[in-house]
Amino acid sequence: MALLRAEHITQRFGGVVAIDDVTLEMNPGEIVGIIGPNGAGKTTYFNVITGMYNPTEGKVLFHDKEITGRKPYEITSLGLARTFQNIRLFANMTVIENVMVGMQCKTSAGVLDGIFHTPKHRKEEKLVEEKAAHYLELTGLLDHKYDYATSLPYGKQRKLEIARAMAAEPEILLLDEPAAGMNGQETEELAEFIHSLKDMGYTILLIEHDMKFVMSLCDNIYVLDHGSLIAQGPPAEIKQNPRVIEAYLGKEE
Ligand SMILES: Nc1ncnc2c1ncn2[C@@H]1O[C@H](COP(=O)(O)OP(=O)(O)OP(=O)(O)O)[C@@H](O)[C@H]1O
Repeated sequence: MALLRAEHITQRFGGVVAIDDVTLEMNPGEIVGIIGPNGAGKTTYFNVITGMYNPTEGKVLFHDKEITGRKPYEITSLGLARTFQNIRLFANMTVIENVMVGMQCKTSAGVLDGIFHTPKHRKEEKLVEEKAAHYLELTGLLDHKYDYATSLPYGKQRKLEIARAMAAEPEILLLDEPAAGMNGQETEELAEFIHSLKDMGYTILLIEHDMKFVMSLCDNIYVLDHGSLIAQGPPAEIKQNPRVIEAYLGKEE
């Protein structure tokens, strides 16, 4: 049984067909990539899976249960957490506070507990902080925990977004262009880090333009072009697929 299956997804925006009948499947522990030229429909596909869009047609199944059209926060608490192409950190919060925000969907103390600082609230807050520190340690950001999030260099801000997504304790991490804006060394370190996430048991779906990065990391790749799926398979096959070379890789040379 696939862990995640998005079936026959079509997403129209007025006259624009952003995705045209695309099916994607992921098994536990896989790293799957979605690639394609600008405007191919990659982010829209992410938005459908994570509940930001209710698709025009098709359905999304997680553990064989339909989650199509559920609210983004519900989908996060079910076990799918994402990062964004345009970094979305809280600028006026510290690094650790940004990660603690990512754990909100896992806390049980209510608003009144928070207002009255009940023992339940204090205990939970301590636990949340400890866990947040754990995710910062995993992402190599612990030394920055009291820095403001936006004071970090760009590559570290991207890692902080991943730490925040991890804090939701998902089974699947969805990373939208995690290497965007990183230099060569940062990208290599990120690839190593994503490999280590796989070893920790995460299943990962990522969108990325950096071909070397995608090819070295992914078990399976889906190639979109103008909203249609033009190829799917392991990196070695995708590299040699003439339609992919024409639509995408050819333009990179
Ligand atoms: N909310 C929206 N309303 C109207 N059109 C949209 C919307 N979101 C995306 N589109 C259109 O859908 C198509 C696919 O866009 P999408 O952002 O998913 O592509 P992408 O592959 O992620 O591109 P990029 O690599 O540039 O991020 C584009 O033609 C885009 O203009």
